[in-house]
Parts: sequence; structure tokens; C-alpha cells
Amino acid sequence: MFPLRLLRTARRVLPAKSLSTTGQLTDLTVDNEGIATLTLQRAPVNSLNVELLQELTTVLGQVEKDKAKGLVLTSASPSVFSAGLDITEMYNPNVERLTALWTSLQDLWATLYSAPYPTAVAINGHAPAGGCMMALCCEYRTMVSGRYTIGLNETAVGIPVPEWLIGTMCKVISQREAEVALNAGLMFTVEEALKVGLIDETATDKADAIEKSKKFIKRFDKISPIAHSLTKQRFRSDVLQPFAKNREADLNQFKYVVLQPEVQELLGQIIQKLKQKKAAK
Ligand SMILES: CCCCC/C=C\CCC/C=C/CC(=O)SCCNC(=O)CCNC(=O)[C@H](O)C(C)(C)COP(=O)(O)OP(=O)(O)OC[C@H]1O[C@@H](n2cnc3c(N)ncnc32)[C@H](O)[C@@H]1OP(=O)(O)O
Repeated sequence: MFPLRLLRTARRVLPAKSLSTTGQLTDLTVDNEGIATLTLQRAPVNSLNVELLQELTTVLGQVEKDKAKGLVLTSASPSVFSAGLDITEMYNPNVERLTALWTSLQDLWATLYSAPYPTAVAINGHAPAGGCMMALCCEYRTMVSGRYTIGLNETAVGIPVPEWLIGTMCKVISQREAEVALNAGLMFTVEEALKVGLIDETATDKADAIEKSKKFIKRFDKISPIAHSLTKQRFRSDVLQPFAKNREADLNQFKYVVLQPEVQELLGQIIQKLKQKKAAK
């Protein structure tokens, strides 16, 4: 049996105003064709803290409930899509908050990766780690050209990449390219990302990236929502199903790793480096 949420029977085209909301950390608008645009707006770099992760998952639930035609994800920052998990949440953490951080990240990944509606991302800046994770969950990736980087650099910040994220990456680029990049925490330039297939196309600016993302969503105008959502599910179920069984173990492993003294030391050094970089600007 398929989970009920995948049986998406119809798309509704509602007037823009009826679906649009602005949360504190995100903004959701829906255009006249029923395409939702969800904008991350946690200044300065959309780092993912508990509140942003939870708000994103709630808004995605609303997009599904309101039967939007599809979703475009983007950011309000001029140069960063998302800096990934908020490093300060992992440094000298309160264990309850660390648990909430990881559980909320798991919820966001599962919700976005299994979204029954078409999804595209307009990556308008840097997208390390959790930023790259959100982009990988979408069905189509457009990235603004420039001196930006994208990739899963978790090992560089002392965090082993979980199996569900390796699986997500290997659905997009070859296993060989993924293994080389993830083992060493390598980041890709926009040109390199295009070459390996990590992004589908480049854009001149954010507006162009959003337009290209919407063009992708419109490909589904003549496709049955059930046919789309079940086919998507079948492509992704080999990553989603083991994840659902192993959530607890995944959480425990994350907390164990993050609380190791050497990982704490590394996170402290990264925070220091970011501060020094800011001071040198
Ligand atoms: C079973 C085991 C489980 C293991 C789980 C592994 C993976 C799961 C998948 C998801 C999880 C991922 C883990 C992470 O996401 S770790 C986060 C990794 N992120 C980074 O390494 C990015 C660090 N940041 C940067 O490289 C740069 O900031 C930038 C994004 C390239 C933007 O550069 P720039 O525009 O020049 O801005 P600044 O560097 O000056 O930063 C401005 C401001 O923002 C603060 N900041 C930056 N990044 C973060 C961050 N990730 N968290 C918190 N804060 C961040 C920076 O300190 C500045 O702050 P101030 O203005 O206060 O100085």
C-alpha cells in the first residue's frame, strides 16, 4: 500500500492571495498559475536552526494541503542560498535542543524529498551542507552563475554523512563522483556542479533562476498528479524506506558524533574562522 499522501488527485489553482503567507523566517507566495515560491529569509545566511527547520516543514505541509501546482524554493539573501545547519546549535549544545535540531532536519528532508507535488530550486548563492541537501531534495536545480559553491562538506566540519543523504546524492550524480566528493567534503563551483549533473542548468540571476524553475513545474501541466507523485515515489522509495526504519539510530549517531570532543573542537575552530573572516572584511 502507498501512503495516502502520495495519492494526489488534483491541482487547484487558487488566487495568489489566498495561499500566500509570511512567517518570521520564510515567505510563501503563490502566483496566478498556482505555483508556490518559498523563500528562506533568516538573515544573514539562512543557517538552519530549529525554528527555521520547523517553519519550513510546516509551510511545505501547507503547500501540499492547498494543492499548489508545484513549489520553487529560493532565498532572500543576495549571495547565500543556505549556509546549512546553524553551527552554533551544535557547538556546546544543550542536548534537548540538539535532539530537536536533528529531528527537525530529518522531518524537513523526509517532507521535501517525498513531496507529492513537483519541486524545483532556484539556488541564488552558496549552498553548502544542509543548503545542498535541500537543493538535492528538489526535482530540478537551477543555480545562478557566479563565484558560488555547492556541495556536501559535512566531513570537513567533522560530521559523517548519513546513509539517507548519500542515497539522495547518488540519485543525482554518479556514485563515483559522490564518493570522491563526500569522503573529502569537496565543494563544487557552479561550472563543476553543472558538469557532474549536480545542477540542471545555470541562470543569469535570481529572477532567471525562478523563471526556469517555474518552466520546469509547468512541464507537469498535462501530467496526471497521481502518475507524477507515484512515479516520483517509486524512484525515491529505496532511500525513504530505510530512513523511516532507522530514524532513531540516525539521531543517536548524530548526537554521539557531535558531542565528541574532537568534533566540538573543530566546530569551535570553524566558528572562530567565520568570525575572523568577518572581521577581515
Ligand atoms: C549519523 C551522523 C549524521 C551526520 C549528519 C550529516 C549530514 C546531514 C545533512 C545535513 C547536515 C549538515 C551539517 C551542516 O549543515 S554543518 C554546516 C556546514 N556549513 C558550512 O560549513 C558553511 C559555513 N559558512 C560559510 O562557508 C560562509 O558563511 C558562506 C555560507 C559561504 C557565506 O559566506 P559570506 O557571505 O562571506 O558570509 P560570512 O561567512 O561572513 O557569514 C556571515 C555570518 O553568518 C555566520 N554563519 C555562516 N555560516 C553559518 C552557519 N552554518 N551557522 C551559523 N552561522 C553561520 C557567520 O559566522 C557570520 O556571522 P556574524 O555576522 O555574526 O559574524
